Amino acid sequence: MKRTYLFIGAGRMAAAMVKGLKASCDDQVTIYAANSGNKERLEIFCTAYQLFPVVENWTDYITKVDTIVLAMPPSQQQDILQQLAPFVTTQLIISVAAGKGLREMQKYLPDQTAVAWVMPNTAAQIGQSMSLYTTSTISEAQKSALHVLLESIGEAKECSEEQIHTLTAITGSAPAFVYEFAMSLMDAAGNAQLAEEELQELVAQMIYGAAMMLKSSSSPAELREAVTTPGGATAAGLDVLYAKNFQKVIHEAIQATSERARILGN
Ligand SMILES: NC(=O)C1=CN([C@@H]2O[C@H](COP(=O)(O)OP(=O)(O)OC[C@H]3O[C@@H](n4cnc5c(N)ncnc54)[C@H](O)[C@@H]3O)[C@@H](O)[C@H]2O)C=CC1
Ligand SMILES: O=C(O)[C@@H]1CCC=N1
Repeated sequence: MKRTYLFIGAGRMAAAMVKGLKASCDDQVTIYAANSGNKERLEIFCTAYQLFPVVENWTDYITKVDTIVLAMPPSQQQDILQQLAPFVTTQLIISVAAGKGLREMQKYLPDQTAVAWVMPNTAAQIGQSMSLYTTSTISEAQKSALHVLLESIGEAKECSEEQIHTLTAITGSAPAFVYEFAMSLMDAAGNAQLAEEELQELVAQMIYGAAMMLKSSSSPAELREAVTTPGGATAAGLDVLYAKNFQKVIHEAIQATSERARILGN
């Protein structure tokens, strides 16, 4: 079935989603894109993915599409929704903005507007996002459009709005913590006399292998125990993490992330 999209915001998340859609069903999608305030960015984006740029009056395109994806900063969403509201009829409005749940969207849209809130992560760029989503009452055709988008960027789990607020830090932001961890490991391996790229490859494969093990049925505690030979090397390293209260540091980082995400939503 042919689908038409209007993306508002042509940044990193929009690029990841467009790439996924194009890769999974290029001949079945028509995509318009608007990125007010940064025409150069819009041009690069539309050229890269062969989209139709909307340089002026993006509201003229609302009735030409069946799905609208809001992929601009959360701070811009209220203004965009207020501009959208007078023209919305049967379109599905999807937002990926951190902190901006369904209720926040519905405040500015006509009653019964079909809305979805999706929290992807940057692995969407390679079809490996862990996305969370929730919707208002939407039609079967709209569900199908949403799932085409979600599946084109990775795995997806339906959650309540409240769960997405809580989990934004875990699935949306924590990839940054993993990259920070990778940087720390690469930095700590400074004496190994390997080129930066070789080190990165080695660390990436280690994280990939660990993630694949974690995706199997074993619990993280079991997997950790399997690495930790009694009285061996790993135990010495874990002891340092425990002494420095690694879990507490991660909890605090997640809490700070969650609090900021909620503020973005207000
Ligand atoms: N980067 C990430 O890991 C994730 C981001 N998100 C959400 O995705 C959204 C976009 O984030 P990114 O792509 O990372 O940011 P970005 O900065 O790469 O892209 C935002 C784009 O929106 C454009 N823009 C700004 N104001 C606009 C307006 N009024 N109308 C139209 N376009 C406008 C900017 O020019 C820019 O191209 C945010 O709401 C963020 O909360 C959600 C999950 C993960
Ligand atoms: O940093 C942010 O606000 C967004 C939300 C999740 C990942 N990036």
